[in-house]
Amino acid sequence: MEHSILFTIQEEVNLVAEAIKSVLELEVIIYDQNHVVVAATGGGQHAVVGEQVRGHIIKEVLKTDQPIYNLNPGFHDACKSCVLYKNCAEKADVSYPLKHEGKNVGVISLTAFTKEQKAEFERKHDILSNYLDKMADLISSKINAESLLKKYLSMSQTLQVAIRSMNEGIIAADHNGRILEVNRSAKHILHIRRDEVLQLNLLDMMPDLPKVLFTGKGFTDRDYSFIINGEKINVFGSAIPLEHNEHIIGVVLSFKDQLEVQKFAYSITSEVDDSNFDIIVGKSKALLETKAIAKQVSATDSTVLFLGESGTGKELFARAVHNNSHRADKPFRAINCAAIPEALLESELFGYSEGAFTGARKKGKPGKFELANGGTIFLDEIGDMPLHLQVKILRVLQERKVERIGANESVDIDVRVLAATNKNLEKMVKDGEFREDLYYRLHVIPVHIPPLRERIGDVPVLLHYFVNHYMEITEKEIKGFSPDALELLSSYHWPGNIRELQNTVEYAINMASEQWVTCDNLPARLREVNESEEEQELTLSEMEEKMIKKALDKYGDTLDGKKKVAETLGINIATLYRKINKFEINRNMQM
Ligand SMILES: Nc1ncnc2c1ncn2[C@@H]1O[C@H](COP(=O)(O)OP(=O)(O)OP(=O)(O)O)[C@@H](O)[C@H]1O
Repeated sequence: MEHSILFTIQEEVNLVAEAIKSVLELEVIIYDQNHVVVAATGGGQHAVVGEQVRGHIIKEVLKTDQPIYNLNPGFHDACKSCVLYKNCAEKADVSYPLKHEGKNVGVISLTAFTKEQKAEFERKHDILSNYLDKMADLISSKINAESLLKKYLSMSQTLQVAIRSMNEGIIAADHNGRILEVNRSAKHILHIRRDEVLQLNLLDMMPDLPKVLFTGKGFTDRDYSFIINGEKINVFGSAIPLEHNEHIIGVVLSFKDQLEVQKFAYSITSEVDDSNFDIIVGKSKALLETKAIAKQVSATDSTVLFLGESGTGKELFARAVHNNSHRADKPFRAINCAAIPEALLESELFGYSEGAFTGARKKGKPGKFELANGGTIFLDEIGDMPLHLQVKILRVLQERKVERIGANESVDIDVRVLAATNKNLEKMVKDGEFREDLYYRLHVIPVHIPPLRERIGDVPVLLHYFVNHYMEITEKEIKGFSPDALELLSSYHWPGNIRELQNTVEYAINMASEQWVTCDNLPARLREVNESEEEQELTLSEMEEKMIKKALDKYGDTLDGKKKVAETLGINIATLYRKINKFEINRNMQM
């Protein structure tokens, strides 16, 4: 049987029945659409609540949607099928349809059981219709209110579940700052306990709130802060004022932890960076020593200055240091101070606040220092930093605070600084082009990265590494370099260092049509250098001999010279002696 809506407001239906009885002095029974008694006056004498009745007249009313005034009960057409046809105990009755949203939901029935009541019934006949109409409306509006309340409760329940399960912090407060609702995430972000919430007032916690409540102007997607128990907590989100009848009655705040937002932005805007010390290729003593120092300093939070020519791998080292440090899962932000126009460099580094410049993004923007918060910033080409910004950088390094352009308060930051330059900073300091105080701040741990020409022994290892790398990318099957190509690559002086070598291999692999890369596949500039030299076919071992001779010419065949040769060629001193013996190099050896 369909659930009867009248039973959901049974209490109100009872009151209506009693009200009708007290005015009309007639017994009242109210049925639902299944002819079940919902309310009955007369203490159950004429009808029992919850029981279904035969109700021939009731059925007729529900079917025709018209009231029936019956002064001769038992003789109505509808009574013909009733067992009490022409023998009904009732003296008179009226049955009136109850409607809700256009549908019949029940019937109000008034019955006279005595002659007196019937007389009363006849006397008040005129007002009955009007009165019952009003009572039917009253019941209908109760049903409306009930279903509205139900809808509202279920909506509010859904909303509460949604708000509670949101990752964003949500706080709702009235216009006095009294907190009405706080979700779990808000408590977590603001480090407040459930029992603390009631003692807090949002006006004391959020410096920007009075303005929002006073002006009625909220904001969306911007940085703001809370101050709770003396602790400042920076968040990112919105404040939406609540209005009623043109009055501000409260506010809803939604927010996320600022660091989390930055971390998320970093994770979706940065490529996966797995640079570590293992991918820094090379076996020369010089490189191995540099790697050892860099690994050692990874563990600390000290500032490191990488010194070396362009393309030697300074950024690669910086990334490896970061990824090998306790900050590895935090952002690494690199900024090339030489590549960014001077006018933009300041805002790139320090960011700007809302409305700092006309035409600037309205909401303001964090700079690299803020974006690197918790992690590492890499200031590449620091030697190209203009003097006026050097002062600002120095302040950040000293105070560990960043002030956005146009802001009047600074933000605490926890950033490890790594810097690099290919310039002679010491000379720049002497020439007044670089601030001495900044130089000493950066120069805490200097790490020299040797140029490739001083570790020529790394060339074959790097070639092998990059051949594999580009073979994978181009899906070509390359076995290696022909001896003459290898000789050419090993004798080249590599002014562009590893970057140049990397580009050379990429070019060569693309050009190669055979399994071996030949001289013809190498960039013209390398061949041109070699063309000045005598054309000759060399075997691998001849090439080795030639490289050793060349290095001995350069460093001399003293013990120190040989040590240097071995280091440059990436072999140990014993191997060098073995090879010298093998090639019977006729030299005046000093042991
Ligand atoms: N030892 C190495 N092993 C493998 N790849 C290397 C090595 N050193 C450098 N590279 C690669 O060479 C290229 C240049 O390196 P990187 O950008 O780190 O040099 P840099 O010294 O920072 O250059 P610049 O001063 O011009 O910014 C990068 O692609 C890097 O991955």
